[in-house]
Amino acid sequence: MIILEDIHKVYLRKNVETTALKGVSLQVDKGDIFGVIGYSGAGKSTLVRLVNYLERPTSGKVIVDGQLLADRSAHELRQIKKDIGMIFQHFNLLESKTIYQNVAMPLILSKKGKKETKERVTELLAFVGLSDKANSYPNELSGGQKQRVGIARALASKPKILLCDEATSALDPQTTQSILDLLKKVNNEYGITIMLITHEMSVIQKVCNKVAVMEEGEIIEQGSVLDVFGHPKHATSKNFVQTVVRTEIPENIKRKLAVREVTTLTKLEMVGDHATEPVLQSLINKFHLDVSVVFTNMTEIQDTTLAIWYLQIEGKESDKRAAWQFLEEQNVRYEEVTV
Ligand SMILES: Nc1ncnc2c1ncn2[C@@H]1O[C@H](COP(=O)(O)OP(=O)(O)OP(=O)(O)O)[C@@H](O)[C@H]1O
Repeated sequence: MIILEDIHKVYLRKNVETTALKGVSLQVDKGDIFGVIGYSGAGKSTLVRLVNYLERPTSGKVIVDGQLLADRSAHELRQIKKDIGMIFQHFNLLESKTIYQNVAMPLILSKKGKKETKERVTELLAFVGLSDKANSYPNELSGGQKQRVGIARALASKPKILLCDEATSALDPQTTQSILDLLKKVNNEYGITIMLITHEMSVIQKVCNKVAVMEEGEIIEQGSVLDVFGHPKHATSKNFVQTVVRTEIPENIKRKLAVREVTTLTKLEMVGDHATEPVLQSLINKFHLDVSVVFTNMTEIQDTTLAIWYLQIEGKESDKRAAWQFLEEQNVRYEEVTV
C-alpha cells in the first residue's frame, strides 16, 4: 500500500542543510496499522508527510497504492491525495465553522452535492459518536472530541489510507485510549490502512500490528509489534519497549544473582497460546531439569499475550539439549543470556 525506497531528505533553509532522512525504506501493507516511533527530531513527521507529498524526497521512491508519486502529474497527485486522509496533534479545525461544516469541508471542496454531503457527514458524525455536536463550534469541544472531528473530516472523502501525526500526544491517557479504539474501528470497519507516528510506545502497543523505530533519520529496527516488543535488538528500541513491557531483568534481581554467582540464564519468549501453556512444567517433568524462575513478565499486546521468562536451569547436558529441541518444536524462542 505504501512503499518507501531508500529515501533521503535534506532541508535547505537559509543556506543551512539539515538531513532529516538518511536512506529510509519501509513497506506498509493493506490493512496494517503501522506505527513509527522515535524521539523528537528523529524524522518521523518528515517521513509521514512524504506519503501524501506534503514533503518531497531529495532522493528515493515514494510508491502509494502502486503509483510512483514522482511520475505523477499535479492533477494525478491531487487524485491520489484524495485517497489519503490525515489527522494532527492539534486537530487543525476551522474555529469559525461548526462541527458539521468542518467535516463537510473536503466534500464541499471537491464539489459534492448537498444531499450526498449531508448523508456522508451525518454518517461520519454518528461513526465518531458526535451526532449531537453538529451545530457546535470547535471551542465548545474537549480535546478528544476535537480529534474525533478531525477523524471524521479525514474520512469524508473515503480515503484508503489514514496518516496520524502524533494524533494523541495532546490528550490524557483515558482520552488517548478512546481515540485509539476509534482508530481500530476505522481500520476494522472501513478497511483503512493506518500509518501513525508517535513518541509513546504505549500507543504502538495498543493499536499497531507493525512498528518501525527511528533514530537520527534512520530506521534502526522494524517488524511485527510482537517481535519488536519481545525481542528488541537496538538500545533505543529496548528503551522504548522498557517503557511499557519489562523485558530486561530488574537491577535488584541482577545484584542478587551476582551474590549467588549466577552468570547465565535462559530467556524464553512465548507469544499467544504458548504464553499460557505449561511449557515450564514440561521442562521439569519431561526432561527432569531443575528450573527456577528468576523473573517473569506477561503483557497483553492488542489481543495477544506476550510472556517473557528468565530461568535458571540445572541438569544434564543431554537433557538440556533435548529440552531445547522441544522448545524449538513448540516455537518458543529461547536464548542463553549473560547477566
Ligand atoms: N521544514 C523544515 N525545514 C528545515 N528543517 C526541518 C524542517 N522540518 C524538519 N526539519 C528538521 O528535520 C529533522 C527531523 O524533523 P522531524 O520533524 O521530521 O522529526 P520528528 O521525529 O517528527 O520530531 P518531532 O517529534 O519533534 O516533531 C529535525 O532536525 C528538524 O529540525
